[in-house]
Amino acid sequence: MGISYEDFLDREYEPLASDLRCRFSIEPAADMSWADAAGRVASESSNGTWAELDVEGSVTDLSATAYEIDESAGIVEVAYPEALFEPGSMPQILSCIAGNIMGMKAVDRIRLLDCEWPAAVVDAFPGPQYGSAVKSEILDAGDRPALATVPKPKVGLSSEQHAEVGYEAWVGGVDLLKDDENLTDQSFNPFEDRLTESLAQRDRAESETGERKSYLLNVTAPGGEMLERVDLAAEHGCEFVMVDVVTTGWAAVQQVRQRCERHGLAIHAHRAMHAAFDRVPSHGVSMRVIAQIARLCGVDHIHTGTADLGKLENEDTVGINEWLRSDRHGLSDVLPVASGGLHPGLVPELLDRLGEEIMIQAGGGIHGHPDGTRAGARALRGAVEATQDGRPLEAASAEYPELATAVDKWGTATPR
Ligand SMILES: O=C(COP(=O)(O)O)[C@H](O)[C@H](O)COP(=O)(O)O
Ligand SMILES: [Mg+2]
Repeated sequence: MGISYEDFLDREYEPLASDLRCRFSIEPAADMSWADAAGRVASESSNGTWAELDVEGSVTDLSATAYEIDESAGIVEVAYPEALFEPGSMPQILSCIAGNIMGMKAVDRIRLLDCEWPAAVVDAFPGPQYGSAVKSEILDAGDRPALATVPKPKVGLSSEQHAEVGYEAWVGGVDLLKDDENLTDQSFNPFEDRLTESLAQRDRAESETGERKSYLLNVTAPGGEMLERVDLAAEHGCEFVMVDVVTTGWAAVQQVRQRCERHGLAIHAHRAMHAAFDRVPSHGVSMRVIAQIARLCGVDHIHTGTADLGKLENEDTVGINEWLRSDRHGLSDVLPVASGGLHPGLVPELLDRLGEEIMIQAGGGIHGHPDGTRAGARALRGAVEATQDGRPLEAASAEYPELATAVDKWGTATPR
């Protein structure tokens, strides 16, 4: 029997519940019909090639099927048989559904917009250990958003300075100190020194405030080194590690997730470099899919943007956050993190757009406060408390003078 591109197209096909379904937007190349382009996408991402092949037996059972083509919307939907995938291997899945097809000449542009993950695929992944439960199981954030800060300048502070900034922020009212994405183990701020100094300041802040405080330690590193850093974090009494999940790669994230389970550590996912895949709207892999991958691999928090209130481009923060909370074959949810250019004046609108089941992370919006980090943290906490009490920020200025100062300085501006 011969198989060629046309065999990967069947508009009558009814996807099975066990199929992984992918929604692509495509722009066929000038010399390609929609059907030709769609067949090529399904073929190259499953088991076809450019040449017609003679095959025997059940090989075609593993072929994907392009079953939906909506030319006016520019959408193609492809169903992949579950047996095409190695259970629990995110790199293998991505080499199919977001692999060679991203560079095929048959399409000028192609973007993986969304996936419908079947139970059989999901069940082979661990998902998050805690998800949004970190707010009450690890922190004292309860019904309010968890609050985090990242010291600024993002690199350059010594370990001692970094920990001191953490102490000021914790005492001012944030729950979490977070390393920045490009702070790992540099000579000016060595990993282990930062770990021990920061945890000592965390303990001090906890005993002074009576609140649980925690530290998001960036363990990002090449393979084995990263696992050693996870072990060290656990030995020293961390509750979380942070991983730059895109630059690190999903295989490493899966390894970290396994190791973190051994230690009961939660994972904070920073998404630095995601925009290389998702910023150009017509091409790449959407942030929605990146967030789905992260949930399957088992991160507990992930940055999903600020619903356009912050300094960075965002793709549908509201829809992505809804997906992260939605029931997906029993996976735990993920706590979405709003970050990037946030400050106290933006809190009412942020909570209005995203709700309260989030983490708010502010760097410059805390440390840039005219009266320093502690005042900046008080202002952020005050903005959250006032908003949750239903009071406009101006009405809370007597109770939170630091908030009034922050609002005087930044108002409700979106920074650039
Ligand atoms: O350091 C920051 C924010 O600092 P600041 O509060 O000073 O802007 C984070 O790396 C960004 O949130 C990344 O963006 P995103 O969260 O969109 O991935
Ligand atoms: Mg950062």
